[in-house]
Amino acid sequence: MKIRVGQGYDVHQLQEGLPFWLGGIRIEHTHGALGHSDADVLIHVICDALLGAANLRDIGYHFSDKDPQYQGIDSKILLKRVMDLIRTEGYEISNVDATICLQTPKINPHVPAMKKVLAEVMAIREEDISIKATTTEHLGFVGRKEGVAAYAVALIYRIEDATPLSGMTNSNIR
Ligand SMILES: Nc1ccn([C@@H]2O[C@H](COP(=O)(O)O)[C@@H](O)[C@H]2O)c(=O)n1
Ligand SMILES: C[C@@]1(CO)OP(=O)(O)OP(=O)(O)OC[C@H]1O
Repeated sequence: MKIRVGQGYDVHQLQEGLPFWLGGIRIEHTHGALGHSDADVLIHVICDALLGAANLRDIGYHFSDKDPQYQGIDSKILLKRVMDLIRTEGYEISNVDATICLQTPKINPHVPAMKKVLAEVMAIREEDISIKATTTEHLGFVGRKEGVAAYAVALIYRIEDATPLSGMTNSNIR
């Protein structure tokens, strides 16, 4: 079995009056994230963690932020395409673990809804998706409420072909 790990990190600016998309759901808030897409920073880091694990470059490589076809796009569509990419390579997900860095609002009440939506889009079990949140104790751009950041790690696996390793024969495989 081949097991691979990947990580993702992303930041988006927060601006008053924008819709706030996070983890595939819209959160009621005075501010929302700015981006070329819907700026869903949690989905973006999950995409990057998965692409990194499969050594398939990153989200901007596949979906350029200069390409008008991705302007305002729902990041769930991008996540679904990333899942198609890694499954085409023969990988499945073991688990994903993410942390959102946001001063306000509280994310905890929204975690079950995010997990439900993401599990559906990714076609994996909710229990294989973990979402956590932290403030930065009023420090830095997150603490000043100027932006939202997120991190994710993903573990993926592939059942290897039953091809013997080069140089191995029946006599030296015990
Ligand atoms: N936007 C956020 C930030 C934090 N939480 C939850 O609050 C806990 C305490 O946060 P600190 O930054 O003060 O350590 C954190 O562990 C989360 O459970 C949240 O829901 N939303
Ligand atoms: C999601 C994409 C889509 O054009 O754009 P943004 O919403 O700007 O997000 P970012 O993480 O800055 O760049 C990745 C792009 O693929």
